[in-house]
Amino acid sequence: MTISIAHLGPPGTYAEQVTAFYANWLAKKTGNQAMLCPYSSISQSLQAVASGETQLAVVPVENSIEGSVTMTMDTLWQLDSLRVQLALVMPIAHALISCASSLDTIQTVYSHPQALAQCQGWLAQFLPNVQLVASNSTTESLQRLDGDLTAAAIASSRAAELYKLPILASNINDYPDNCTRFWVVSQWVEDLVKISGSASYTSLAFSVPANLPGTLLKPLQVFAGLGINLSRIESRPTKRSLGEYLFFIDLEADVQEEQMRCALAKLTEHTEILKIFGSYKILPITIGS
Ligand SMILES: O=C(O)C(=O)Cc1ccccc1
Repeated sequence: MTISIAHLGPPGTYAEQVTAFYANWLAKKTGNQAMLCPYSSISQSLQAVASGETQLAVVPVENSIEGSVTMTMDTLWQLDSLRVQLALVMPIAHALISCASSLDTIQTVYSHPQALAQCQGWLAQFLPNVQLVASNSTTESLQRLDGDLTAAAIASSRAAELYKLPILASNINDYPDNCTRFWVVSQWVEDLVKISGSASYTSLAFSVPANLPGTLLKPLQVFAGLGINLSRIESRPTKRSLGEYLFFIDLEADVQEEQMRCALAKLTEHTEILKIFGSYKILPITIGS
């Protein structure tokens, strides 16, 4: 069987690198081959799975420096039918790629907003007067270079190699321990890859019934009372009215565990809409593997 996997493209993005690692891991574990399908945004990658165009999508969720990838959270909330199968954590090292021979001629730097944000200190120090332009992905920004000596892009050294473009500066991220967590997402009906043993994390999101004292405390007390540890909590605007939020939570427990089943049952009493994104394990990625 060939499994189709959507990811942020064009080829050479960090998302594609993680997808290629996952495809390799999948082939070894299940014997199934994968077909990588690039999409021009994270939202389109998730919509591809939701509509059945692809069986899986690999999307960035959270960065150790910049925090959550809001496009992923917002789209997951909007698309009801998606389930997280696995998390992959990859170290990220950015390079400044340009046809220019020195930093002096550069006037514009293009990249994905996460990459621009992860290099903001370096950019302020070495290119303080340039214009920063957001693109859909790191490799989409490479299309802007094309012999232009005033343009540079931030992407991986792997992407520079792939498109045969020169690297002007390496390891330009502000913190060396720059890691991004990606999720492998499927439809709820799919159980493409069974991983034995219990999952380490459960992710969910909820809206709350009213903006009153203790409205967030009550759902959180459910987890505290049952001894379930939170590993992440994030809020996002509901987009209904100013000051109304959705809460995204990662928990260190499997949905199959008795405590978690009990917690989820109680949680419905204190939430308005509750969406469970699933239970999953984490696979660390070492570059070069
Ligand atoms: O644009 C890419 O290459 C992506 O995969 C998104 C991204 C950008 C920066 C860090 C991690 C993921």
